[in-house]
Amino acid sequence: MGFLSCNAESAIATCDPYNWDRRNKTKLIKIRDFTYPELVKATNGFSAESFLGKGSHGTVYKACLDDGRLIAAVKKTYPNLSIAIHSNCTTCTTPAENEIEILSRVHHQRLVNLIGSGEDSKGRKLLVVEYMPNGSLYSLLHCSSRPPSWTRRVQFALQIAKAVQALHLANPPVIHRDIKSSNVLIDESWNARLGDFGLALRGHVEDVRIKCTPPAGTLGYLDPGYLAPGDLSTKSDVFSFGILLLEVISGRNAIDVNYSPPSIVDWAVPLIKRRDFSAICDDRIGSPVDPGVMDNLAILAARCVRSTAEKRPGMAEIVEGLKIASKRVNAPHIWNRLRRSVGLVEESRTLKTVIDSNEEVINADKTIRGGSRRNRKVSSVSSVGSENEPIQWVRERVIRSKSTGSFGEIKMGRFDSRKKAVKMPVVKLSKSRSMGILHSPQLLRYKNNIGIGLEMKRVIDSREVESSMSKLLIGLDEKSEREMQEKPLVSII
Ligand SMILES: Nc1ncnc2c1ncn2[C@@H]1O[C@H](COP(=O)(O)OP(=O)(O)OP(=O)(O)O)[C@@H](O)[C@H]1O
Repeated sequence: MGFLSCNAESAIATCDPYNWDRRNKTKLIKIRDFTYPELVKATNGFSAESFLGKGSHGTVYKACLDDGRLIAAVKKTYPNLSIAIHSNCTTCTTPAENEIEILSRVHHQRLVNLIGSGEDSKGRKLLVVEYMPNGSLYSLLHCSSRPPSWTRRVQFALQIAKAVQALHLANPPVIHRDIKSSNVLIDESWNARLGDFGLALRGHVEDVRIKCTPPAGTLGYLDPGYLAPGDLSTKSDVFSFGILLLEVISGRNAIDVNYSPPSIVDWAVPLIKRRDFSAICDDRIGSPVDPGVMDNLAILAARCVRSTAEKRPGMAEIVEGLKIASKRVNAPHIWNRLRRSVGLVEESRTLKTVIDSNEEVINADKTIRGGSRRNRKVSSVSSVGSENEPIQWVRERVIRSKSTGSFGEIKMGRFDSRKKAVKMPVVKLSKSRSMGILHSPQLLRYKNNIGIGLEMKRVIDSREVESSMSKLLIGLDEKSEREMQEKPLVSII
């Protein structure tokens, strides 16, 4: 395949295989056409009562369609907004058109799926998507008086990981480019769904469509290695997912001037490297009952935000890692008992080895900054409570990051105590400093055969424990891994 030029219209036909190669064309999902009057009626004339929220691309309204039988969300894009996403570099498309193009080809239970589209009198596209009644993950984490429990957080993380995995497995793959907590919406059954495909790109990395589209994303979530179109890969989504995971673990914003350092990567990764997991866990809910859950999540997140894209795990590995965390968080007492039974043989010795190899990574990356319990936060969070008792807390609000495409600039601001926006300098779309991480999973070795009581058998199948435990040992040295596989891990009495 040749890439002669991405400026001439004619080049599109020859360079972009999805414009002409029938074999690669994914089946279009049937989406409905809505008339503009229909959408006006359904949203009560786009009234304030129907207003759900606004983003950098437009406003969103609740719509009652089909005589109230279908509740949906209608996205109305701001006028004159276009982004440089096309197989031809000179042509722009609107986020809505881009979203229709992508979502009419992918459908998944963990995505905010497209129902249909409409057009206003000026020819601007309106999107009709599934309605998510429980807000965004951003608002649950940062604005709710009852922050989600660990079980919920792990469930959300796993569901979004599955959504991203499905996108990356599509043919051609879809790279979302804007994974962040405000783009994770919660449906009526409290499942997390990934939405907002305004910046998404569909194609293989070698396709002209990808090669000619300028970098875009949200400050704080953006892969620091994604500086030019050619740098984009599915691993950029992995980086953003890692930021999301750190946000889920800590309950802090991706960029938050109330912390030192303000970047979540610069703050969390040094603490994770020191295995100071409790320092990054959201102090409003405290540590999970099974401390292994934090180990799993934190190390996984740190691996996702490694500075070298190739060293980041793929979404399949992330999904597997989160499945283990999910099992542990749902049955903490079993896991704690299992841990006590197997013992942490040679932990201090192996830990030293891990720390030594971590040091190598630290030296190689050379960019570790900040991150200690002392500089955990610049300002304090007023109260801490368990998830069972409703708590109130006040945080200094930080305006959340907005997506930025080729519009280039992004604004950051801070609210003062009177909740008035204090204008901060407009910063160019720059990279958040990130650094790599070592891989330091908890190293477990088991002693001969382990006795586990009948009551445990009732709750969890032995083979399930076995497979989960062996997956836990990702990163274990080869010899120990072989031993693990040779001996039965669990013997049920
Ligand atoms: N399908 C939906 N169902 C219910 N509410 C929605 C839906 N889609 C969006 N919203 C609400 O509208 C708000 C704006 O959404 P939108 O996707 O336009 O922007 P954003 O993701 O918040 O920000 P940005 O445009 O910077 O990415 C969301 O925060 C959410 O509260």
